[in-house]
Amino acid sequence: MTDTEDAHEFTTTVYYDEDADRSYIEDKTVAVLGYGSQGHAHAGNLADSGINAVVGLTEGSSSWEAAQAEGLEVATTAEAAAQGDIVSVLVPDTVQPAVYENDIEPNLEPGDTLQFAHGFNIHYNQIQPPEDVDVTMVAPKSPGHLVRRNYENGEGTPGLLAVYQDATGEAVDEVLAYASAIGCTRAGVVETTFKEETETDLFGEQAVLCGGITSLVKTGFETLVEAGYSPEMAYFECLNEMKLIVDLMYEGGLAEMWNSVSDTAEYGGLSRGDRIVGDNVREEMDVVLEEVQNGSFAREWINENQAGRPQYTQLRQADKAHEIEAVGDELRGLFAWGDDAGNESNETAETEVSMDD
Ligand SMILES: NC(=O)C1=CN([C@@H]2O[C@H](COP(=O)(O)OP(=O)(O)OC[C@H]3O[C@@H](n4cnc5c(N)ncnc54)[C@H](OP(=O)(O)O)[C@@H]3O)[C@@H](O)[C@H]2O)C=CC1
Ligand SMILES: CC[C@](O)(C(C)=O)C(=O)O
Ligand SMILES: [Mg+2]
Ligand SMILES: [Mg+2]
Repeated sequence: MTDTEDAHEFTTTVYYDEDADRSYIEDKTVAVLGYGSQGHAHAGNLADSGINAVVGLTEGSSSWEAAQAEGLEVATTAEAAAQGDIVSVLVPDTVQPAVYENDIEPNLEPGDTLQFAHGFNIHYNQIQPPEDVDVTMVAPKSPGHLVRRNYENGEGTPGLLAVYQDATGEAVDEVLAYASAIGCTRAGVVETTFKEETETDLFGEQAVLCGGITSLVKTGFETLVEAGYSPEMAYFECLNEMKLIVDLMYEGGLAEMWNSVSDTAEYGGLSRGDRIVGDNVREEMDVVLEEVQNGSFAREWINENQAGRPQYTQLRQADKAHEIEAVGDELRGLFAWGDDAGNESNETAETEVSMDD
């Protein structure tokens, strides 16, 4: 365990493999409810770590066979919850309250653990567990498919860890063992609270990671196309190269990216970036954060689901219909890039593909 300090004297606790004692969950059964992005990763990693895991799904679920094909035991959500000493709630946030009410709560026993990967339903009081169970969270800071891929490659995925309720006195040890079994302590797990994880995760995905970045990409693409440049050029410049730039930031922070691009790009970026993401964006970020903090985003999302997702459906359709998607589909089919984008395989494609309008 290390306490790291940054220049602002912020301290946080980071746990690694050596801090975790798997014996806290070795004799237990973990019910992994859901076999989607996080569910398949947690179930696969737990099983490969030698932990007894059972996947919980609805009868007739299309994922049932997929989980069995990975050698996993599968049961209905209620049966799995009944078997589980630890119930890992990895169905979508919007269905968790109903799954909790119908399938988990009737099968919870004193001393059991409710385990989450995101704090939404606990923090916004959509699930109110009894006092005699532990309530914990391991939130990988990554899409689930990378949690699985990293584990299989012998690598870890950084995550957050929190204890909301410690009825047994062993919640911290148990959640650390869980984090270790899914591979997160290989990379490092940061201690936090349900409130902090929920609010920062929602803000991050809305303002930067999912919302901010897609709007930036689309706006850049539209600006170039409306100015008469080819959509293919706009796609490469505003979307495809994004990955390569972000990879450099991921590896070595902003400095490594600035170091790798040309001086011309560095000067242009440093002198123009804050004009693009200026005061108006900062003000709107404050509003978005406030909506997360005061619960109005959560209320809106809950209402949206209760109403059958009308706005969500419309927003999804509009995004899918954006020109950048059609251009990207076509280009990704023509070019042979992959994880090693930028390698010599692109040179072959260049000779065969016309980039005309
Ligand atoms: N996506 C991610 O990478 C991340 C997610 N999280 C959190 O992890 C949790 C799970 O999210 P995510 O992995 O995206 O979820 P998914 O949307 O990928 O989950 C889908 C799975 O849930 C099952 N499911 C849906 N409804 C029900 C139901 N009523 N009863 C039983 N099973 C059901 C689906 O069944 P079927 O197979 O039959 O369709 C499917 O197996 C959330 O709390 C989320 O915030 C945290 C970090 C990152
Ligand atoms: C960034 C989106 C995320 O928060 C995640 C993969 O961490 C999610 O909710 O899927
Ligand atoms: Mg997240
Ligand atoms: Mg999230």
